[in-house]
Amino acid sequence: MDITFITSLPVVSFLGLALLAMSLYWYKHRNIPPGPRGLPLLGYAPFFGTNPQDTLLKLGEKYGNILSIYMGPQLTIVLNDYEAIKSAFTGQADVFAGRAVGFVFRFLSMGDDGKVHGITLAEGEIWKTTRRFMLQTFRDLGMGKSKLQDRILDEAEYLTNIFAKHDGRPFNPLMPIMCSVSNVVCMLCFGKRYEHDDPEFVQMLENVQDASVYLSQAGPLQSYPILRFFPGSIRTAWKALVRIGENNTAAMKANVQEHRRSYDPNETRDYIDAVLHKQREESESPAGMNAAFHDEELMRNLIAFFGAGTETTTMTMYWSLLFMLHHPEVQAKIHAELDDKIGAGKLVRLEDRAKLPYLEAVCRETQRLANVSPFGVMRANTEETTLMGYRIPKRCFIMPNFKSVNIDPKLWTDPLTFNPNRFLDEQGKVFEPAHFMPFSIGKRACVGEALARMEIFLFFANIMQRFLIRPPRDSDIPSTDEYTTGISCRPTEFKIEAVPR
Ligand code: HEM
Repeated sequence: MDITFITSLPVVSFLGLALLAMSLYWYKHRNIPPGPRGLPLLGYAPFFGTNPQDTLLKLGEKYGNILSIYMGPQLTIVLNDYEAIKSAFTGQADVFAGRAVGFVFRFLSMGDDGKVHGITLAEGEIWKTTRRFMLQTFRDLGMGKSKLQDRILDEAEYLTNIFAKHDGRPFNPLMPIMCSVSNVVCMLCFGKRYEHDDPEFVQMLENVQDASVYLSQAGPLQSYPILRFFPGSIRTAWKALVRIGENNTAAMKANVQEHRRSYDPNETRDYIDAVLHKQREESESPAGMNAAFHDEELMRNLIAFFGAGTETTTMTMYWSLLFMLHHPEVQAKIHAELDDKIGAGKLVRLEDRAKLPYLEAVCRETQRLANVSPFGVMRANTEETTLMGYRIPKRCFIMPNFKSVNIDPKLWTDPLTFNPNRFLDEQGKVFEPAHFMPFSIGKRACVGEALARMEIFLFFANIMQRFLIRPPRDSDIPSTDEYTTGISCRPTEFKIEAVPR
């Protein structure tokens, strides 16, 4: 046999394989959105930094309003402006209504039966039934209406009394706000409010905060679960998340059991009762119980409400006070409006909303500039499609960068300036442009929006009604450009002085 042929065989085979790999790569990536390649195996994830929303904004300058990156082996499409998000989430609402399920989220949503449960990651019929039921139940329990407001007002009063106890001395308002906000969700979901120093409650809230941090540290595990076996920070984050998951499940199980013991078919105290009614009703039907109402679903949904309802609304409130420290002129206008339209010493109620357009505008401007939920919950496209002229292969992770909308100079004049007037029309009435979307848009937009809006208004208005919020005289306050992003975007912690008015 010809010796040259034998020696060249491996070379030819290698070239053939390389050509095949390149063809496959080209075929898989044909006409997908442009983007940086990142590192082999790791993709672009190592370059995200502490605030990925800003990193992605910079990438947008080079690659445009829709780009692709790899997070580990996972192809991810970043929607980096209003047009891109709108085209996907409302233009092709069904296709983009899937959820991105990485390893860590799958683990945290796993029931005792080893299957994924809960609205956050659900798709298809279970998701549709759960969502419909949730929105209806929240409406029945008073979400978005005045029925729930007395409970929120009780919490607001409790919170402002804590502020008052500091007697104008500096304190960090984060934990008191978190306890009060969380109590609203707890009352709605399991009919229970906790004292702010209740050790069980404190532990649950620590879990919420830790989860936000650990989830971002555990990011690489989403793509490479094997990393949890290697010593280091990723393993530490994993262990913490396992513990948090167990604690959450145990707490929710106890709540459901307690409701079963005190169950009254003629009373709907909260979300758990509403599901127990449904379970009873459906177990008597010939078709049997819809899977959307099984205990495992209930448990995961309670955990989702507790986490999502606590962290995001708390952070919005915390940011609102930081903005007040930086903008005394805005606070003076709020106080003038309250004094003129409500009068000293009175609780501010939902019915007062129309009389307080400036305060309402401040709530919206806070949400716009705080970007509390910069990516929401990542979506997935359930089938291959074309978006903005690019091919999007089936089941990509879809990452909307809401900050790209919130500070787009094409949409907002002078977008980095805190200016509540942008939410007022010529008659001085509150005006929300379609591109204001702190709760996202489309079929999977936040189910807690009505509740969150109620809370933000009532808590903020009643804090402003009772206090002047000012920076402590002996310490600096952080700039609004100092923040870190986990599940939510948190400002650097700060203290305030709450001076009674
Ligand atoms: C200021 C407060 C809040 C903000 C900024 C916020 C924001 C968001 C965003 C951006 C999403 C992702 C939507 C999407 O995929 O397009 C979401 C989903 C969700 N939120 Fe909220 N949220 C807030 C409060 C709440 C509250 C109070 C609750 C419940 C009590 C809640 C429960 C949920 C749930 C269950 C989902 C998943 C919905 C689904 O997958 O169908 N959120 N939220």
